[in-house]
Amino acid sequence: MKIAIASDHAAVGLKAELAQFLRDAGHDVLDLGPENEDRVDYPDYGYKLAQAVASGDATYGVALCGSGIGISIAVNRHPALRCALVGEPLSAALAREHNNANAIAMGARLTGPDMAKACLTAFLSTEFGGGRHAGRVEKLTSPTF
Ligand SMILES: O=C(CO)[C@H](O)[C@H](O)[C@H](O)COP(=O)(O)O
Repeated sequence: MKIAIASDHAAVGLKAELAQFLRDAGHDVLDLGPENEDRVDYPDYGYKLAQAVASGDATYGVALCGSGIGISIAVNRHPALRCALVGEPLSAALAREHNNANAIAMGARLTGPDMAKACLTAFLSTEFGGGRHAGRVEKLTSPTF
């Protein structure tokens, strides 16, 4: 599977570790940066990640920042993206099963590498449940305010 990954400066180390974890599991990783810990703005990388998934360049996106909050908000600005901010595997699995999430966000200052890997594994190994969830997810693609 092709998986895009992006972060801000606060999560460059976790990004590298998760990218290697994904490669070791046989995935094709599209690393959208940044390459070092120089301070950057999470929206720039969140938007790149969203575009990669929305365009079909990647099946799923992994978005990382200090808390995961800022970059998840940025990714979710794209109407085609459903990015779930998680800190434990059950939420990661439910994001796929109920919400058909196509991106996962985590916070490197809050979630350690082993927990982040467990979340990623749960996310990637869970299928969308469809059924009663399908109409709800459809409503997310065409909001009525
Ligand atoms: O967006 C965030 C908070 O919601 C992330 O945690 C960022 O990584 C954080 O704001 C970056 O903070 P810094 O003090 O500039 O490193």
